[in-house]
Amino acid sequence: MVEISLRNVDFAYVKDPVLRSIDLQINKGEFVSLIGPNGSGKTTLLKLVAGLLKPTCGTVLVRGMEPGRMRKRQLARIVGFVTEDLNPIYPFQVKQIVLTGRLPYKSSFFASWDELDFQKVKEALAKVDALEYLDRYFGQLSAGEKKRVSIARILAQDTPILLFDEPTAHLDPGHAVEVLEIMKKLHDEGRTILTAFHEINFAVRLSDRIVMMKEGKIFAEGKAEKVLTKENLEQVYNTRFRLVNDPSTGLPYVIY
Ligand SMILES: Nc1ncnc2c1ncn2[C@@H]1O[C@H](COP(=O)(O)OP(=O)(O)OP(=O)(O)O)[C@@H](O)[C@H]1O
Repeated sequence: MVEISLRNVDFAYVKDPVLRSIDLQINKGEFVSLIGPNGSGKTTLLKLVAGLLKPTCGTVLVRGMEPGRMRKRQLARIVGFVTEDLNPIYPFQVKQIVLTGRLPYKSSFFASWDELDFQKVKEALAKVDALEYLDRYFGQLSAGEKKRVSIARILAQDTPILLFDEPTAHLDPGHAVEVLEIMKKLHDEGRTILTAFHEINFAVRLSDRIVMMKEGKIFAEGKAEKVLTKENLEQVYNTRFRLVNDPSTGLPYVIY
């Protein structure tokens, strides 16, 4: 069953399109990674699926509905989005940030939180090793700590479709591996995952399919072995690459 569908999608912020002729179908339970250089359109594509932007032409559908036209609460029960950087304008505490993940389940914005909400918040923070930040101000955390709290918020939101924009950015190796394991677990639970990665080997490790982007277009897509050729990588990233076989997985390992 197709859960996310982009058909012939163009998108322009101003005049020139930054996404062109995007055709992409993602099935329920699939793990798809977007890779590509800075400015190739990965975040923009995620924002279209999250309903934060509407296509200039073409169609974006999530479970057969246009996310840009869905009611916010309805969409937020289906799609969770870990953005590249969360920048709340108000000095919220970590627990308040993660509680916002529970908003789609409340009858109104002003409904009071119950024990289940607080339990979900604590569980989510514990999963990303961030329970100790519960009462701290979000704005006073390090970039990596903020990233883990952002992921906790999405875990509390508990959606079947998850979008991640650079989920391992700012994270040290230990916490990066922890986040990869959380993503793998979410995938194993049957959730659909669409994520942007700069670390190509993380994409190889987790993905059913890799979508390689260049200048707003899909340059190549498919299994890691097919997409990650030396020719494709060098053409897209404009630098030299070496590819070896990872004996533990049989998959390509990219060195740059
Ligand atoms: N709000 C905006 N207004 C105008 N142009 C924008 C805006 N946001 C992004 N762009 C442009 O759209 C293009 C695609 O940007 P996007 O953020 O989607 O790329 P990306 O692949 O996610 O990049 P990165 O890897 O650096 O995060 C870039 O040329 C960028 O300059």
